[in-house]
Amino acid sequence: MNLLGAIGSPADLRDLGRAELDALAAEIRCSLVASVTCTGGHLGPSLGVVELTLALHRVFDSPADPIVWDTGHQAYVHKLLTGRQDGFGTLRQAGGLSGYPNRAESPHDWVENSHASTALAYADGLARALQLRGESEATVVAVVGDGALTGGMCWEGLNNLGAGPPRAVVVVLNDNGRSYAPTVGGLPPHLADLPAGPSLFELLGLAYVGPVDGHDVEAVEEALRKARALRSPVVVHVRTTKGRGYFPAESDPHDRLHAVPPPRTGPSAPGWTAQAGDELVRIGERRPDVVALTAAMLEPTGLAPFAAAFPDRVVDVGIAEQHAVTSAAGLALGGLHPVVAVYSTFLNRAFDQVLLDVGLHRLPVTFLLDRAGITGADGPSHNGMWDLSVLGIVPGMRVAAPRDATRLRELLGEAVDDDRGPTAVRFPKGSPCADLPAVGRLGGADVLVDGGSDVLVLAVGPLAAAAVAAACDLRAAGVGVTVVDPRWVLPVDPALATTGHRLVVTVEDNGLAGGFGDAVGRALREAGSDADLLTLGLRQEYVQVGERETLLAEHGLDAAGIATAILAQPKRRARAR
Ligand SMILES: Cc1ncc(C[n+]2csc(CCOP(=O)(O)OP(=O)(O)O)c2C)c(N)n1
Ligand SMILES: CC(=O)[C@@H](O)[C@H](O)COP(=O)(O)O
Ligand SMILES: [Mg+2]
Repeated sequence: MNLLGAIGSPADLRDLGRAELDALAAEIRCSLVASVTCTGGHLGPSLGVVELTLALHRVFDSPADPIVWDTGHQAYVHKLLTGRQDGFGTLRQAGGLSGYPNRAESPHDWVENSHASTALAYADGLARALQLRGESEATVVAVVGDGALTGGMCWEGLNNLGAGPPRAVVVVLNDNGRSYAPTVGGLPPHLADLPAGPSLFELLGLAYVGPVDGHDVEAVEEALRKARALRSPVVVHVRTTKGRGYFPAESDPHDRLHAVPPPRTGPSAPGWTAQAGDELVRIGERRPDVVALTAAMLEPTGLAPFAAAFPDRVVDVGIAEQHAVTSAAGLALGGLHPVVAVYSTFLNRAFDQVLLDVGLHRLPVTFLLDRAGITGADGPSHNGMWDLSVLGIVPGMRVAAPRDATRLRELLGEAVDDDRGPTAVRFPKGSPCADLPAVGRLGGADVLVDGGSDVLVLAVGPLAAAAVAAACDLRAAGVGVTVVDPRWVLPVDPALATTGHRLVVTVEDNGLAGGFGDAVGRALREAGSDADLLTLGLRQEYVQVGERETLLAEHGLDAAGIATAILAQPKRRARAR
């Protein structure tokens, strides 16, 4: 039976009976497993919301009733039911379907940002807009996970929804008890064993419906219809199982197949993350004052070995990066050296905490920034392309970018041993290239290729490999290029601004605005240098889905792009010496 193939839009769901809905749910699960195990993606989260999504699209009239998915990683069923079955095999590929809602794909999609805990704020604003526009018959629905609910923005949203004029907002709490790992904090016990009296949500002024078995489509529909009829903010508490209906997911001890990679083409070397986690254990052995913090991503950020070795010195704060950073500031005030392990893009959320809770106090906090640069398949909001710009304006902040595994271990140790103020070590997704040995030193930087005093290339982190390759190509073309790895990229080492080269080229997988290149330009001006400056980096745009290497090449950050950019530079008359 191909019930799913007959669903071209949510309207096709409305007349199905219970037996057909159960059969359709089974078909959807088979389709998800067959497709996502090939493309990669968030299989576990989407398997957990099959019945919930069917019920949502039967009870509400999307898009007239906006449905906002928090984080959006669990919206694959939503996509299958809103006209995107044909393209589903292109999920998370360049030019294909996004792994998150995407307004260019469908009017049923509203929020494209994959950062958690934003849905209630969006819903609050959307509901106010609909009300002010006189469209009060609509209902705004926000689907938020129990993990996302540990994020501060959700409580700001609940606080606002609980007050003010009644607005038709239905908050669907998808409670599967997990983020990657079991959700932490005081919230899960409250949700698990709701008091006979009012729930937290009712105390804040919202109505509460539930808890409901999230895999009983009729029960969920009944709860949603009851909530819709209230015409005021209400939380519908739905209990689901992450990975439901697929044994490898339901039984997965780590994260219920939260995100599965596309089939791997052969073994891969230990990645950046594993190398960083391994080195942190060595550091922890010699530094009992080192404590690690994660925002609900212990395993993805490589902290599991540290947690196993030092269970009392690792803290999971939930999806709460702002809390993580300022709690780390508290740990540092208390005489410890915290290491905050977070994906580069998620640190954006805690900028004020980095700048003023840590930086203003010159506290020795180390930020371990995984997924710096282009991540690729997760799309624009997941690329770590802003950390150099953001951290570069924090007085006293020092940022290191290792080019390979050996430098990662060295620089992480140097960062943790620096107690003068905050430090950060940034590295990309994937695996490091083979070690790139230095042939000399320049200030605190490593000289990788000594190609004379005409062109100097300053390459950030793993882009050093492309810079070295470009230098080799250019030497064959008769152009001498010296390649230097700054190691500590911010603040800029003054020795790099007074080398006397005619042309200084910076190469970074950060956005160009306010990045390393801009900092080098400032350093050259302050040093009175008359060198020409060529800054190569990611264009200041939202970089769409693609393979990391392809996207770097598209931004001119591969060997060919670097060489071409240097050859295109006008040759000034040789300066009279
Ligand atoms: C600000 C932010 N921090 C971290 C993440 C990484 N992340 C993506 S999904 C997820 C867990 C979400 O848990 P939950 O909201 O319960 O949804 P579920 O996967 O259980 O459906 C995390 C931590 C993120 N997307 N945004
Ligand atoms: C949705 C989300 O934010 C995470 O699950 C993210 O997709 C993980 O990215 P990696 O796969 O690079 O760990
Ligand atoms: Mg969850």
